[in-house]
Amino acid sequence: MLSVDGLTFGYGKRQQQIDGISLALGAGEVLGLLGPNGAGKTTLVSLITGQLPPRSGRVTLQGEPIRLGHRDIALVPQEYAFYPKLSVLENLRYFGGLLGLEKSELQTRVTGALADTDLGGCASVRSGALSGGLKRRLNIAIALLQKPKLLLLDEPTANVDPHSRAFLLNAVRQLRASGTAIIYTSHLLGEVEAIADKVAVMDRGQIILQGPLHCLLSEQHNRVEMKLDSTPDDALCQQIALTPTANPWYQCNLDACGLNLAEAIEAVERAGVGIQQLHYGSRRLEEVYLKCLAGAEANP
Ligand SMILES: Nc1ncnc2c1ncn2[C@@H]1O[C@H](COP(=O)(O)OP(=O)(O)OP(=O)(O)O)[C@@H](O)[C@H]1O
Repeated sequence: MLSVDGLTFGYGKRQQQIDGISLALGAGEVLGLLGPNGAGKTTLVSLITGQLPPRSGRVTLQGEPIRLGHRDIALVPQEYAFYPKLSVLENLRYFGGLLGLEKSELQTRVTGALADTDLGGCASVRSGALSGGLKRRLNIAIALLQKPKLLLLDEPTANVDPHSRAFLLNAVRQLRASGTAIIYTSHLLGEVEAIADKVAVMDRGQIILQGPLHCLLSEQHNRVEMKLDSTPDDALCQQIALTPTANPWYQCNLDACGLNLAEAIEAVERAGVGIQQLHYGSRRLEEVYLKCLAGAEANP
């Protein structure tokens, strides 16, 4: 559906903020776009939506080159993109009107966007008076009026309370289920882990890691997380290099103790400690992210 090939871009003649980026996204897939401040995420998003022209490379949607104002691409920007003095409904009618829809279709889409973002209860409220979470929802509602095939969300949950965040994540899941391709930039790795099918990590204008989320998380590694039913004694902690993480969870470092998984489990059981739960061979996205950025820093 979306294909980005060899994209480069610089804000100034001698600058290169985007340096040879390629990625692909299918219908109903969510790409989590990660990277530290200034990595180039927003710039890449602006290139994909056609707001910025690439220096080289190309972006196509369903085989067609993208252009600014493409009907099938909608952007939910970081900043609030509506008129604060207008009510929620007036904003939706205004932005829907820009799409040049027939009156009945416009009404259907406004009603649908209100329902999808659960903003029906505040349709007549002045947009500037909404809470931060509801403003974010209005930003999304405006993008949904387009019924886009590709939706780009640039840090949609920044400064949003947990309840509104859960709502927004659920809305993203529903859009994905309806076949919308989604690019989701965020600094909240747990959030990306919860919704993304694919992840791309950017650093200094390049993608330094990308792949399906489950592949990135399931790379074999040497840590075993154990939930124990009693406190292990010092001897056991030493024997299997066990350190407490969050009570009653402990982490065993197989490299440090020189044991394999079966031997470590046996040692715990022999010490009379029960294992209630065990995680092995899966890494949290945060760990994957920090490791790949540390690697990029070491080899600039
Ligand atoms: N309008 C601009 N003119 C010149 N340089 C810019 C402009 N916008 C961004 N930059 C620079 O381009 C680089 C990438 O910025 P960008 O905003 O795309 O990063 P980001 O990954 O989205 O960061 P953040 O996570 O803070 O939003 C940074 O070095 C930034 O200073």
